[in-house]
Amino acid sequence: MATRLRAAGAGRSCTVIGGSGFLGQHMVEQLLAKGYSVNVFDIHKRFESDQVTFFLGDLCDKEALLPALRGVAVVFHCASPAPASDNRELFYRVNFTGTKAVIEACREAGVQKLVLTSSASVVFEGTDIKNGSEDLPYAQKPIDYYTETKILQEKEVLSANDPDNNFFTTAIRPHGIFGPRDPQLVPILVQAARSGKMKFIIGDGKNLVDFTYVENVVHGHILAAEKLHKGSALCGKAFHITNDEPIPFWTFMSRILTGLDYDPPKYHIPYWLAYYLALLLSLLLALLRPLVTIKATFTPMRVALAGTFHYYSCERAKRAMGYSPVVSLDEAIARTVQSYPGLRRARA
Ligand SMILES: NC(=O)C1=CN([C@@H]2O[C@H](COP(=O)(O)OP(=O)(O)OC[C@H]3O[C@@H](n4cnc5c(N)ncnc54)[C@H](O)[C@@H]3O)[C@@H](O)[C@H]2O)C=CC1
Ligand SMILES: CC(C)CCC[C@@H](C)[C@H]1CC[C@H]2C3=C(CC[C@]12C)[C@@]1(C)CCC(=O)C[C@@H]1CC3
Repeated sequence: MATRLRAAGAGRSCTVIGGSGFLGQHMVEQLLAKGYSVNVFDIHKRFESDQVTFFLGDLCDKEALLPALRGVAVVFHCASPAPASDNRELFYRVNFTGTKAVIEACREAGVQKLVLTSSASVVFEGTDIKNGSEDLPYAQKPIDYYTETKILQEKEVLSANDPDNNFFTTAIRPHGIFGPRDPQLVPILVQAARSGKMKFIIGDGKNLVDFTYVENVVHGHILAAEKLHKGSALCGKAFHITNDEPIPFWTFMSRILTGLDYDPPKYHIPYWLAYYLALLLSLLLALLRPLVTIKATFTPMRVALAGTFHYYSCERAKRAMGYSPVVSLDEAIARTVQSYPGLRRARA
């Protein structure tokens, strides 16, 4: 591994924690394409590559992390339990306690730059956000444990910024990441359509939302790593990274569905009715959990995301790192639909 690190040049050596995931794999591919030497640290190994040094382990275990971080200049931390897992203990262990282990391991291994994948949802409380800036306060009442622990995670990383000891941190807040190999947006949408649950538009269908193509998210992360240094505007700060093209939530869903030959939703259900039905269902499923585990399609968080405005300004990223999306929304939707032949509706 040391040879590879030297070959890439010390400044272009990195470790992607969570590199087996949806965003992580795209991150690894683009970093390799840019000449970085890349380690991957993940609790699962989901791909083979002779260009990557893979370290299998739990990020909550600092001793397991250290070998994967020694000698690298940048750590990208994009690991998290899946939002749908709804497991409070797991979220706290990985996103809060685990992130503290990542920070300690980075400090001990002499890593200079830590780029966290946070989430624009850290300021979302289920009410409209229109062109929200990074100055919005953290959600006081996060809708779910995922969001609650992403807030704690971001606070830990940004407060760990320590320029006097050459340790620089920043957080990237993407929103609604989609693209090839996404495990939780397109597959869940198609599953809902296949089970006949996509007949209703929640609300009036005019709520604008940011959906961000995965390659734009990676681009933002790499820009941040390259611009993060002593005295830069990125130190200890968070940055929204979006496609900069907010779109009505249900227009986006309909374009993905029709692109895969499914009928788009056409009837309307009032947002408040959908939300309280989802809340009632979530309480019922919580009561039944000791007996049976049932995953709801329409969780309160998903209904809130489907029925409210939530789009964000990425002006700060444009100014501080020269960010602009590299793939347009139209092109991104076309590539995404093209990448899921197995999810296309079977013709009768
Ligand atoms: N998917 C989306 O729409 C958005 C995602 N994000 C953030 O982006 C990041 C990546 O998300 P995705 O790629 O969608 O998730 P993913 O579930 O596809 O990937 C997460 C990776 O983290 C790994 N991981 C989980 N727990 C671990 C542990 N204890 N030790 C080591 N590795 C562990 C998993 O094995 C997986 O490979 C996450 O931090 C998520 O919070 C932020 C905004 C939107
Ligand atoms: C069943 C329908 C009402 C919705 C189907 C699509 C949803 C599964 C997705 C639409 C918006 C997505 C989203 C996320 C997960 C998948 C959706 C709810 C996140 C919660 C993933 C993690 C984040 O950090 C924020 C994302 C916001 C948008």
